Amino acid sequence: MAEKRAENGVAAMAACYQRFDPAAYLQYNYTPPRADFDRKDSIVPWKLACLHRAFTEGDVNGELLVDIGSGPTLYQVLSGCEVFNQVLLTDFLEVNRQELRRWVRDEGSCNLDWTPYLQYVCKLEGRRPSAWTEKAVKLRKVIKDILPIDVHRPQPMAPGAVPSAGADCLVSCFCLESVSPDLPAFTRALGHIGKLLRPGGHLLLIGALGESYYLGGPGVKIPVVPLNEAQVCSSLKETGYTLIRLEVYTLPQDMRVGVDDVTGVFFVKAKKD
Ligand SMILES: C[S@@+](CC[C@H](N)C(=O)[O-])C[C@H]1O[C@@H](n2cnc3c(N)ncnc32)[C@H](O)[C@@H]1O
Ligand SMILES: O=[N+]([O-])c1ccc2c(c1)CN[C@@H](CO)C2
Repeated sequence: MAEKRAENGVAAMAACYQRFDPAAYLQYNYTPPRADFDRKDSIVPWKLACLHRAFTEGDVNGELLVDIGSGPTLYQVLSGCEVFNQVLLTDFLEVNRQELRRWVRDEGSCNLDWTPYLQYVCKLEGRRPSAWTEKAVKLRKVIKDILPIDVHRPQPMAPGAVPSAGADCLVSCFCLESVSPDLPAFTRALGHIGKLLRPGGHLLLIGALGESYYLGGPGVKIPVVPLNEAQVCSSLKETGYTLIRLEVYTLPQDMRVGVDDVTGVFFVKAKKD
Protein backbone atom coordinates (compact mmCIF):
# COMPACT_ATOMS: atom_id res chain seq x y z
CA MET A 1 0.00 0.00 0.00
CA ALA A 2 2.75 2.44 0.99
CA GLU A 3 4.68 1.51 -2.15
CA LYS A 4 1.65 2.24 -4.33
CA ARG A 5 1.22 5.61 -2.65
CA ALA A 6 4.90 6.41 -3.28
CA GLU A 7 4.56 5.42 -6.94
CA ASN A 8 1.51 7.64 -7.33
CA GLY A 9 3.34 10.59 -5.76
CA VAL A 10 6.29 10.18 -8.13
CA ALA A 11 3.98 9.88 -11.12
CA ALA A 12 2.16 13.06 -10.07
CA MET A 13 5.48 14.92 -9.92
CA ALA A 14 6.42 13.65 -13.39
CA ALA A 15 3.09 14.93 -14.69
CA CYS A 16 3.78 18.40 -13.24
CA TYR A 17 7.09 18.51 -15.06
CA GLN A 18 5.47 17.98 -18.46
CA ARG A 19 4.54 21.69 -18.28
CA PHE A 20 8.00 22.89 -17.17
CA ASP A 21 9.13 25.91 -19.24
CA PRO A 22 12.93 26.30 -19.37
CA ALA A 23 12.84 29.89 -20.67
CA ALA A 24 10.47 31.05 -17.94
CA TYR A 25 12.41 29.17 -15.26
CA LEU A 26 15.63 30.84 -16.33
CA GLN A 27 13.92 34.25 -16.37
CA TYR A 28 12.46 33.73 -12.87
CA ASN A 29 15.64 32.56 -11.15
CA TYR A 30 18.71 33.46 -13.20
CA THR A 31 18.23 37.14 -13.98
CA PRO A 32 18.34 40.07 -11.50
CA PRO A 33 17.67 40.42 -8.62
CA ARG A 34 18.46 36.74 -7.92
CA ALA A 35 21.37 36.85 -10.37
CA ASP A 36 22.77 40.34 -9.86
CA PHE A 37 26.57 40.20 -9.95
CA ASP A 38 26.84 43.76 -8.63
CA ARG A 39 24.97 42.88 -5.42
CA LYS A 40 26.89 41.19 -2.62
CA ASP A 41 23.67 39.71 -1.24
CA SER A 42 22.35 38.25 -4.50
CA ILE A 43 21.69 34.50 -4.43
CA VAL A 44 23.47 33.37 -7.57
CA PRO A 45 26.85 34.97 -6.70
CA TRP A 46 26.56 33.28 -3.29
CA LYS A 47 25.98 29.90 -4.94
CA LEU A 48 28.89 30.40 -7.35
CA ALA A 49 31.21 31.34 -4.46
CA CYS A 50 30.17 28.21 -2.50
CA LEU A 51 30.85 26.01 -5.53
CA HIS A 52 34.16 27.74 -6.35
CA ARG A 53 35.45 27.21 -2.80
CA ALA A 54 34.26 23.61 -2.67
CA PHE A 55 35.88 22.66 -5.98
CA THR A 56 39.18 24.46 -5.35
CA GLU A 57 40.07 23.84 -1.69
CA GLY A 58 42.14 20.82 -2.59
CA ASP A 59 40.20 17.71 -1.53
CA VAL A 60 37.99 17.36 -4.64
CA ASN A 61 39.67 15.62 -7.56
CA GLY A 62 39.34 12.87 -10.14
CA GLU A 63 38.16 12.37 -13.70
CA LEU A 64 34.36 12.45 -13.76
CA LEU A 65 31.88 15.01 -12.42
CA VAL A 66 28.14 14.32 -12.86
CA ASP A 67 25.52 17.06 -12.45
CA ILE A 68 22.20 15.57 -11.29
CA GLY A 69 19.07 17.29 -12.57
CA SER A 70 20.90 20.03 -14.50
CA GLY A 71 17.73 21.59 -15.82
CA PRO A 72 18.45 24.33 -18.37
CA THR A 73 21.35 25.74 -16.30
CA LEU A 74 25.14 25.54 -16.50
CA TYR A 75 26.30 27.61 -13.51
CA GLN A 76 26.68 24.53 -11.34
CA VAL A 77 29.70 23.24 -13.34
CA LEU A 78 31.54 26.49 -14.11
CA SER A 79 34.11 25.83 -11.36
CA GLY A 80 34.07 22.04 -11.67
CA CYS A 81 35.01 22.17 -15.35
CA GLU A 82 38.51 23.37 -14.30
CA VAL A 83 38.99 20.35 -11.99
CA PHE A 84 37.44 17.47 -13.96
CA ASN A 85 38.19 16.53 -17.56
CA GLN A 86 34.85 14.74 -17.95
CA VAL A 87 31.51 16.32 -17.02
CA LEU A 88 28.11 14.71 -17.58
CA LEU A 89 24.99 16.87 -17.48
CA THR A 90 21.66 15.15 -16.83
CA ASP A 91 17.98 15.94 -16.76
CA PHE A 92 14.57 14.28 -16.73
CA LEU A 93 13.20 16.44 -19.54
CA GLU A 94 14.25 16.54 -23.19
CA VAL A 95 13.41 20.26 -23.35
CA ASN A 96 16.11 20.93 -20.75
CA ARG A 97 18.62 18.62 -22.41
CA GLN A 98 17.95 20.46 -25.69
CA GLU A 99 18.55 23.85 -24.02
CA LEU A 100 21.89 22.61 -22.71
CA ARG A 101 22.81 21.04 -26.07
CA ARG A 102 22.17 24.35 -27.84
CA TRP A 103 24.76 26.04 -25.60
CA VAL A 104 27.30 23.21 -25.74
CA ARG A 105 27.08 23.08 -29.56
CA ASP A 106 27.24 26.91 -29.67
CA GLU A 107 24.13 26.90 -31.86
CA GLY A 108 22.84 30.21 -30.48
CA SER A 109 19.17 30.85 -29.53
CA CYS A 110 19.82 29.93 -25.88
CA ASN A 111 17.30 31.33 -23.41
CA LEU A 112 19.98 32.87 -21.20
CA ASP A 113 23.31 34.58 -21.85
CA TRP A 114 25.81 32.77 -19.59
CA THR A 115 28.58 35.32 -20.22
CA PRO A 116 28.15 37.22 -16.91
CA TYR A 117 28.30 33.87 -15.08
CA LEU A 118 31.49 32.84 -16.88
CA GLN A 119 33.02 36.25 -16.19
CA TYR A 120 32.09 36.13 -12.50
CA VAL A 121 33.61 32.68 -11.98
CA CYS A 122 36.78 33.83 -13.81
CA LYS A 123 36.94 36.69 -11.30
CA LEU A 124 36.59 34.20 -8.41
CA GLU A 125 39.50 32.27 -9.97
CA GLY A 126 41.66 35.40 -10.04
CA ARG A 127 41.59 35.51 -13.85
CA ARG A 128 40.79 38.57 -15.96
CA PRO A 129 37.08 38.64 -16.87
CA SER A 130 37.98 38.44 -20.59
CA ALA A 131 39.18 34.89 -19.87
CA TRP A 132 35.50 33.93 -19.98
CA THR A 133 35.92 32.91 -23.61
CA GLU A 134 38.61 30.42 -22.63
CA LYS A 135 36.38 29.08 -19.84
CA ALA A 136 33.55 28.62 -22.35
CA VAL A 137 35.90 26.65 -24.63
CA LYS A 138 37.04 24.54 -21.68
CA LEU A 139 33.46 23.85 -20.56
CA ARG A 140 32.37 22.81 -24.07
CA LYS A 141 35.39 20.52 -24.22
CA VAL A 142 34.83 18.70 -20.91
CA ILE A 143 31.05 18.22 -21.21
CA LYS A 144 31.06 14.69 -22.67
CA ASP A 145 27.28 14.10 -22.77
CA ILE A 146 23.84 15.32 -21.71
CA LEU A 147 21.82 12.32 -20.53
CA PRO A 148 18.39 11.39 -19.20
CA ILE A 149 18.00 10.75 -15.46
CA ASP A 150 15.28 9.81 -12.99
CA VAL A 151 16.39 10.09 -9.37
CA HIS A 152 13.39 8.03 -8.22
CA ARG A 153 14.79 4.93 -9.91
CA PRO A 154 17.23 2.85 -7.87
CA GLN A 155 19.41 3.06 -10.99
CA PRO A 156 18.81 6.70 -12.00
CA MET A 157 20.76 6.55 -15.30
CA ALA A 158 21.09 4.03 -18.12
CA PRO A 159 23.49 1.14 -17.44
CA GLY A 160 27.04 2.15 -18.41
CA ALA A 161 26.28 5.88 -18.39
CA VAL A 162 28.59 6.13 -15.38
CA PRO A 163 31.53 3.72 -14.83
CA SER A 164 30.67 0.93 -12.39
CA ALA A 165 33.31 2.29 -9.96
CA GLY A 166 31.22 5.47 -9.76
CA ALA A 167 31.80 9.12 -10.56
CA ASP A 168 34.42 11.02 -8.58
CA CYS A 169 32.05 13.87 -7.74
CA LEU A 170 28.34 14.69 -7.96
CA VAL A 171 26.80 18.12 -7.99
CA SER A 172 23.04 18.64 -7.74
CA CYS A 173 21.17 21.88 -7.35
CA PHE A 174 17.48 22.39 -6.49
CA CYS A 175 16.63 18.94 -7.83
CA LEU A 176 15.81 16.33 -5.17
CA GLU A 177 13.45 18.43 -3.06
CA SER A 178 11.82 19.85 -6.19
CA VAL A 179 11.01 16.49 -7.74
CA SER A 180 10.03 14.43 -4.68
CA PRO A 181 6.48 14.13 -3.34
CA ASP A 182 7.61 13.93 0.29
CA LEU A 183 10.63 13.68 2.61
CA PRO A 184 10.95 9.87 2.44
CA ALA A 185 11.09 10.11 -1.39
CA PHE A 186 13.71 12.89 -1.12
CA THR A 187 15.83 10.66 1.12
CA ARG A 188 15.40 7.63 -1.16
CA ALA A 189 16.46 9.75 -4.16
CA LEU A 190 19.55 10.91 -2.26
CA GLY A 191 20.41 7.25 -1.76
CA HIS A 192 19.80 6.44 -5.44
CA ILE A 193 22.17 9.14 -6.70
CA GLY A 194 24.72 8.03 -4.09
CA LYS A 195 25.04 4.78 -6.02
CA LEU A 196 26.47 6.83 -8.94
CA LEU A 197 29.31 8.08 -6.69
CA ARG A 198 32.44 6.17 -5.69
CA PRO A 199 33.18 5.70 -1.99
CA GLY A 200 35.23 8.72 -0.90
CA GLY A 201 33.76 10.79 -3.70
CA HIS A 202 32.23 14.19 -2.97
CA LEU A 203 28.63 15.38 -3.18
CA LEU A 204 27.98 19.11 -3.60
CA LEU A 205 24.29 19.74 -2.96
CA ILE A 206 22.45 23.04 -3.24
CA GLY A 207 18.78 23.18 -2.34
CA ALA A 208 15.79 25.10 -1.11
CA LEU A 209 14.87 25.49 2.55
CA GLY A 210 11.29 26.00 3.65
CA GLU A 211 9.94 25.92 0.12
CA SER A 212 6.54 24.34 -0.58
CA TYR A 213 6.15 25.28 -4.25
CA TYR A 214 7.77 27.04 -7.17
CA LEU A 215 6.65 28.20 -10.62
CA GLY A 216 8.13 26.04 -13.38
CA GLY A 217 6.50 28.33 -15.90
CA PRO A 218 3.54 30.75 -16.10
CA GLY A 219 0.85 29.13 -13.93
CA VAL A 220 2.94 25.93 -13.56
CA LYS A 221 2.94 25.46 -9.79
CA ILE A 222 5.26 22.61 -8.80
CA PRO A 223 5.12 21.26 -5.22
CA VAL A 224 8.39 21.09 -3.26
CA VAL A 225 9.31 19.17 -0.11
CA PRO A 226 9.77 21.90 2.53
CA LEU A 227 13.15 21.09 4.11
CA ASN A 228 14.99 22.39 7.16
CA GLU A 229 18.70 22.02 7.87
CA ALA A 230 18.20 19.18 10.36
CA GLN A 231 16.26 17.13 7.77
CA VAL A 232 18.96 17.67 5.16
CA CYS A 233 21.66 16.53 7.61
CA SER A 234 19.67 13.51 8.74
CA SER A 235 18.90 12.42 5.14
CA LEU A 236 22.60 12.70 4.28
CA LYS A 237 23.56 10.58 7.30
CA GLU A 238 20.83 8.04 6.57
CA THR A 239 22.07 7.55 3.00
CA GLY A 240 25.77 7.10 3.76
CA TYR A 241 27.35 10.55 3.48
CA THR A 242 29.62 12.34 5.94
CA LEU A 243 28.88 16.05 6.11
CA ILE A 244 31.94 18.27 5.55
CA ARG A 245 30.22 21.68 5.48
CA LEU A 246 26.71 23.14 5.47
CA GLU A 247 26.20 26.82 4.63
CA VAL A 248 22.87 28.65 4.57
CA TYR A 249 21.75 31.76 2.70
CA THR A 250 18.62 33.49 3.99
CA LEU A 251 16.68 35.36 1.32
CA PRO A 252 16.38 39.12 1.83
CA GLN A 253 12.84 40.42 1.20
CA ASP A 254 13.61 41.72 -2.30
CA MET A 255 14.85 38.30 -3.42
CA ARG A 256 11.36 36.96 -2.77
CA VAL A 257 9.96 37.72 -6.20
CA GLY A 258 6.75 35.67 -6.21
CA VAL A 259 8.01 32.68 -8.20
CA ASP A 260 8.24 30.45 -5.12
CA ASP A 261 8.02 30.61 -1.33
CA VAL A 262 11.64 29.64 -0.66
CA THR A 263 13.01 31.16 2.56
CA GLY A 264 16.61 29.98 2.39
CA VAL A 265 19.16 28.11 0.30
CA PHE A 266 21.53 25.47 1.66
CA PHE A 267 24.93 24.46 0.36
CA VAL A 268 26.27 21.06 1.41
CA LYS A 269 29.70 19.57 0.83
CA ALA A 270 29.70 15.92 1.83
CA LYS A 271 31.73 12.79 1.22
CA LYS A 272 30.38 9.31 0.48
CA ASP A 273 31.38 6.85 3.20
C1 LIG B 1 14.18 23.24 -9.94
S1 LIG B 1 14.90 22.50 -11.34
C2 LIG B 1 16.68 22.64 -10.98
C3 LIG B 1 17.46 22.99 -12.19
C4 LIG B 1 18.92 23.37 -11.97
N1 LIG B 1 19.69 22.26 -11.41
C5 LIG B 1 19.08 24.61 -11.08
O1 LIG B 1 19.99 24.61 -10.26
O2 LIG B 1 18.32 25.55 -11.26
C6 LIG B 1 14.60 20.78 -11.08
C7 LIG B 1 15.03 19.92 -12.25
O3 LIG B 1 14.80 18.54 -11.96
C8 LIG B 1 14.36 17.88 -13.15
N2 LIG B 1 13.61 16.67 -12.76
C9 LIG B 1 12.27 16.52 -12.68
N3 LIG B 1 11.96 15.27 -12.31
C10 LIG B 1 13.15 14.60 -12.15
C11 LIG B 1 13.51 13.29 -11.79
N4 LIG B 1 12.58 12.37 -11.49
N5 LIG B 1 14.82 12.96 -11.74
C12 LIG B 1 15.77 13.88 -12.03
N6 LIG B 1 15.50 15.16 -12.38
C13 LIG B 1 14.20 15.51 -12.44
C14 LIG B 1 13.53 18.90 -13.87
O4 LIG B 1 13.41 18.58 -15.25
C15 LIG B 1 14.30 20.20 -13.58
O5 LIG B 1 15.23 20.45 -14.60
O1 LIG C 1 17.47 32.06 -6.03
N1 LIG C 1 17.94 31.17 -6.78
O2 LIG C 1 19.09 31.22 -7.29
C1 LIG C 1 17.13 30.04 -7.05
C2 LIG C 1 17.44 29.25 -8.15
C3 LIG C 1 16.63 28.16 -8.43
C4 LIG C 1 15.55 27.86 -7.62
C5 LIG C 1 15.25 28.64 -6.50
C6 LIG C 1 16.05 29.75 -6.21
C7 LIG C 1 14.13 28.30 -5.60
N2 LIG C 1 13.21 27.35 -6.18
C8 LIG C 1 13.90 26.23 -6.80
C9 LIG C 1 12.94 25.15 -7.23
O3 LIG C 1 12.50 24.51 -6.09
C10 LIG C 1 14.71 26.68 -7.97
